[in-house]
Amino acid sequence: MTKTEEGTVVGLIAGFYDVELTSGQRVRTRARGVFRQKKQKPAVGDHVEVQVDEKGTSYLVKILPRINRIGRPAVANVSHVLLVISAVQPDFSLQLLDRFLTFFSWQGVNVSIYLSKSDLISKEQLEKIKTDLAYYQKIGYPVFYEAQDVEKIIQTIKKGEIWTLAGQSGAGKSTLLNKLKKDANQLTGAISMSLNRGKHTTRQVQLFSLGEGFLADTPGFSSIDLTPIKLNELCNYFVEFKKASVKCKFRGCQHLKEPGCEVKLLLKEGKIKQSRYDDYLAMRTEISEGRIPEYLK
Ligand SMILES: Nc1nc2c(ncn2[C@@H]2O[C@H](COP(=O)(O)OP(=O)(O)OP(=O)(O)O)[C@@H](O)[C@H]2O)c(=O)[nH]1
Ligand SMILES: [Zn+2]
Repeated sequence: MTKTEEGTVVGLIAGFYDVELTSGQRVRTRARGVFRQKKQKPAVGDHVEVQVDEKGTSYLVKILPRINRIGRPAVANVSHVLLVISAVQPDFSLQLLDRFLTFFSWQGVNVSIYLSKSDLISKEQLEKIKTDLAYYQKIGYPVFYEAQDVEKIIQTIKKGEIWTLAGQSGAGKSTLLNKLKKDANQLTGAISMSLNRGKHTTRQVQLFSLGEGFLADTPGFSSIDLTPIKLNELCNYFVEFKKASVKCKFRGCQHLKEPGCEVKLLLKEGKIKQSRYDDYLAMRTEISEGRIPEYLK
């Protein structure tokens, strides 16, 4: 007798898919040929159905609907990004932060911010950055600071959530990943690399259990492309603009020179951060010119 169970793909290896079943058990499955005909390829993070036959062999038989499939290497159903922003080396940059936040807002993914390398700056510099980040906390982005907060990060990962790391090259993603992994209740041992030698090495990604959910063990984003965003939709991805916009006089207000604009009013009152508004304008220009700033590549 065969039985069907649901689970999450946590790793791909030489044609096999490692699946963590809802029971918590992990099985190594083969995909049924039907996927190849349909040109469907399960990705890490996919919610799937697994059938176990009477001999105990597991088959991946169905991919359940995906929320998204993002990053390189690709992870499906990403619900949260842990965005690593460095205090220095590379320099702290609100411009960069805003672009990352806008990108993930567009992708429909929640973001938490992690500040790295604060040990390399002065107390005064750190206070300045903390003041900036307090604004982001206020508009809804959780902010974490270095070592003492690793445990707190883990506690915020809720049941079944799939998290991935993002941030500029050199920001400290791998360093944070190692810290998190040390604290993780790692269930599986490393899968033999000898199985994994292909014609050319493709970047692999695996999910490991962290908190009540999963974290991708390979940082997924170091560069982002905002140019596919529609110009008149950009304002929707600035969360506090979006919230204020219900009070703008005109529907679809772009918060430029329209009369009765709530965003401009809050900006004038200092309740919306000037640098956010400036970045909004700069990004409008970048999108309309189809230009990707050098530091985002
Ligand atoms: N002092 C200090 N150094 C750090 C911290 N985080 C990262 N570093 C150092 O910064 C450098 C870059 O860190 P990585 O973790 O490799 O950065 P990454 O984001 O994974 O970089 P890419 O692989 O290029 O995307 C390394 O030399 C780290 O040791 C930190 O919190 N404090
Ligand atoms: Zn407006």
